[in-house]
Amino acid sequence: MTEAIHVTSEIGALKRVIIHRPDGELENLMPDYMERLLFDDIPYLPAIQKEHDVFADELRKAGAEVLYLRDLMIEVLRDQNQRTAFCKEFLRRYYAFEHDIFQEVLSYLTQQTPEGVFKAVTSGILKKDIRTIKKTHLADMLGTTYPFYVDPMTNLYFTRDSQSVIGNTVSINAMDQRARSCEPFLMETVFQKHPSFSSKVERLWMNRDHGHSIEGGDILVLSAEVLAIGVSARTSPQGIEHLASALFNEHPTVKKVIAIELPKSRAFMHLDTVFTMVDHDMFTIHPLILGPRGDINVFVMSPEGNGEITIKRETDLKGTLCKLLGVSNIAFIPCGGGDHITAAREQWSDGANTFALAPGKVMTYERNATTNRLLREAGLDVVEIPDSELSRGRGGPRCMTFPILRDDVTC
Ligand SMILES: NC(=[NH2+])NCCC[C@H](N)C(=O)O
Repeated sequence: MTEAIHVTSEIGALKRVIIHRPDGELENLMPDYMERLLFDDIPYLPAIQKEHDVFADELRKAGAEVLYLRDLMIEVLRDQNQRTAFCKEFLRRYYAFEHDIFQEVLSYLTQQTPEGVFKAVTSGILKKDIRTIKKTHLADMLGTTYPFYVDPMTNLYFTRDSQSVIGNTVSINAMDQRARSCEPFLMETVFQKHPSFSSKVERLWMNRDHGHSIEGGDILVLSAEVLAIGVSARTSPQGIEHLASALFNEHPTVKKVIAIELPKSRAFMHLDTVFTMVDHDMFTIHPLILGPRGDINVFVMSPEGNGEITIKRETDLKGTLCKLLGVSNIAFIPCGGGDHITAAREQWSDGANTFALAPGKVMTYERNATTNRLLREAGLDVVEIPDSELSRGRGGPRCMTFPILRDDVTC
């Protein structure tokens, strides 16, 4: 690997991407905890894995090197000292156990192989897995039925959200939901400890420390100089301002951050569920995020030069994008076309969550027939993937990809 990470657009030809093949974590989903684990249904594991393999093959066919989070983590965990340190820090950061339970869970974890540690922290550790723990605490005596000491990371196949590559730097994101809070620690470990990355990443931004959420599904790298970030159900205005000011002060290639205000709902949980870039001058959009006159609140943030930020409110998203991206016109392709039922149905299964493999070449879910037809009519090359099970987690091709290397775009 020469250049390990570099992303200056949403659309530059994809060269390297990190994904996660859904696995045992989904076998620990059960109806009682589905909502808490952010699922609407339980995918059938062999089928979702098959679909995910098709997705991975299409990424390779498009010329990308596909890295699996599991492999990268296991390579780090092969070193005994790293493994012990990882297990301790994982439990310390994310689980408020009583001292004796902490010790027992830690000893269970550290007895595992590298593969076993990855499996345990991602699929979860069941109370029944650790028989040595005596029931001496009030919570145990009350017979709580919650089955886990360590929760399954059911959303791990959405590798987009827990971190983002911006230029040659990485933002380790702060997740809004408890069910996803541990995910950034895995990528943080990879970037800090894996030999392919540890000395090659210019800067890691640790967003967890200031307590305001920001998630990768909301961060769109529109160009080397311009980011769009959704103010959404998952990403807070404070999180956006914090990242913008860190970038302006210490990564000055970024000149503008535009915050786009979204309705706070589960269907629109991230900006990329309603708005994605598919070419230099083309975006997929869910029409419902725009008001009757096509208006939406957009806040343009720029550095003042003295460490301060100026924020200007606009309501014309197209006009603002044309100005900032230096193009004369921008086309918005409406998810589901003009019909409001089709739009809502296709958006629910990620019709607007398009993933660009290269300028004008995108990957989508096959079920979103109307949106796919409109994308083709607009001249795009559309690669469709099967999604009967993948879409049950409420995320599409963009959510399932964490691009770390893309060619720069030249217009
Ligand atoms: N970038 C995205 N839109 N990710 C979608 C993640 C879906 C996941 N079930 C969650 O609720 O967090």
